[in-house]
Amino acid sequence: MPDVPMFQLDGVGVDYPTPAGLVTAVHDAAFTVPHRELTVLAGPSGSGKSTLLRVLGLVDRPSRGSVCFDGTETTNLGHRSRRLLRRDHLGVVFQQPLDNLLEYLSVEDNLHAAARSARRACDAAAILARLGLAHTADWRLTALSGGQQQRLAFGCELARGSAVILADEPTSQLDEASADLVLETLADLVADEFTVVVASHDDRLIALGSHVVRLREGRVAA
Ligand SMILES: Nc1ncnc2c1ncn2[C@@H]1O[C@H](COP(=O)(O)OP(=O)(O)OP(=O)(O)O)[C@@H](O)[C@H]1O
Repeated sequence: MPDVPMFQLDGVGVDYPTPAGLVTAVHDAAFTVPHRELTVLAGPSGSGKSTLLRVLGLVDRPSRGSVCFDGTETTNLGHRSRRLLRRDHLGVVFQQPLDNLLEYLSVEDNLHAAARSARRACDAAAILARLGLAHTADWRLTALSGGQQQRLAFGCELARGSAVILADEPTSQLDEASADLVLETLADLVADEFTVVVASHDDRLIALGSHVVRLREGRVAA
């Protein structure tokens, strides 16, 4: 099905209950995410990027609208079906590198643990070589720079076999040199035919995106 996008959203709205009543974080969002490209959800703080990323990751259901994943409408699927889609196809990388990793395990064992969580085996040496981390296999995570930790977080998604990798502000906690490592990794993943969706207000990351969805106050800009 070459014409079916990885994600197609139509009329998506997200409300959050608050003590002051419902707050609408996303209004009537409609956009597609193509296969094998870097899509950036770009916008200032509070524009709804993280909210949409959780909807795309099938973590949260929208309050209304439709979210198709690779041709399958997901909003009416049961909890178990959504969990299986998440486990088998979707990986999420959070902004704090260590939130993605298990600090008590070595670098290599983090990859094995990630693979096991998706009921797979992985070639840890090959993944580390590809991330430029071959020499760190038996290191503790605290010996890695922030950029190396974040690279490893993407490596864990490779180990899990995630075809789609969703990342929330993956460079925002990093200095420039570490952020550079992450930008290189994102470009590599797309060159290798992964579909990557990133929420960011980092101009360099936005420039790297081949598809940019601009958000402002919960709305997709024209
Ligand atoms: N759990 C929640 N309960 C109530 N309101 C929320 C909740 N999560 C987000 N919001 C509100 O929804 C809007 C969008 O938030 P969201 O975190 O998606 O934006 P963002 O663009 O990712 O911002 P940031 O870059 O600061 O993380 C904001 O007004 C926020 O205050």
